[in-house]
Amino acid sequence: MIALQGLHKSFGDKHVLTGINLTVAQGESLCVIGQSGTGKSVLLRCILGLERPDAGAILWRGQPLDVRRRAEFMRGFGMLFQGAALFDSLTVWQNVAFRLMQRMPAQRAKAIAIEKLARVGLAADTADLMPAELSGGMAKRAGLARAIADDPEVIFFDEPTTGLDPIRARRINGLIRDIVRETGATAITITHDMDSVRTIADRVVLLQDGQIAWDGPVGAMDDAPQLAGFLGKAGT
Ligand SMILES: Nc1ncnc2c1ncn2[C@@H]1O[C@H](COP(=O)(O)OP(=O)(O)OP(=O)(O)O)[C@@H](O)[C@H]1O
Repeated sequence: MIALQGLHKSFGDKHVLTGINLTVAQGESLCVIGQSGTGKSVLLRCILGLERPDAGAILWRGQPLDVRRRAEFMRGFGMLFQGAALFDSLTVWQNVAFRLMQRMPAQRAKAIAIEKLARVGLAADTADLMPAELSGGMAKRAGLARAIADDPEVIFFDEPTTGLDPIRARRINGLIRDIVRETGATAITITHDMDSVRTIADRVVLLQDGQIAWDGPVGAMDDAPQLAGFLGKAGT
């Protein structure tokens, strides 16, 4: 579904990505892990078209993701941002329905928003609140409802548990796992949180020194010597 071929990205003389080859299959849930500053966000930004790689190709459904196809790709993905990133001046339902309202009447978009809010455990009366009235956990759920509002075929999760206490983090991880499974969406998550990885991922990729240092099923993680240091450090 998405393939990265020989992706390179530098900033000045800082070589962040030095030849990333990665294929993500349809319906797969991939977590990208790595120490701080290893280029996880840069990788995500390259896929989203927010950063232009210096070399290499990004393929989507087997074809290069050029300018023309990117618009179609962008319509088909959802994203849960770090910190939820809701628009302060819009109500919760308007945030969730933001993209839907571009192609359907507001009443219909609101009905879908309320349905998605229910799916993430937020009651209908949350819909008319402003983001400032939500707790951190509720805002994250609203961000998740927005990510799934348009039934995306690919969902990106950027550090989905950042800022949440362990109990709320566990709930969000469970919710993400269930939603990804039931929708059959392809999921790409970047995270430091190994609980997220164990709950959400089918497959794990370790980014290190600009390259993929390990790539395997989540169940093989504990036996991978490449991950030993990382797991120990991340678990503290
Ligand atoms: N626009 C930019 N200009 C210059 N350097 C950048 C830019 N974006 C990222 N970098 C550098 O690229 C490296 C990788 O950054 P990135 O944000 O991808 O790391 P990360 O693995 O996501 O880290 P974290 O887990 O802390 O978010 C860092 O050294 C960062 O300073």
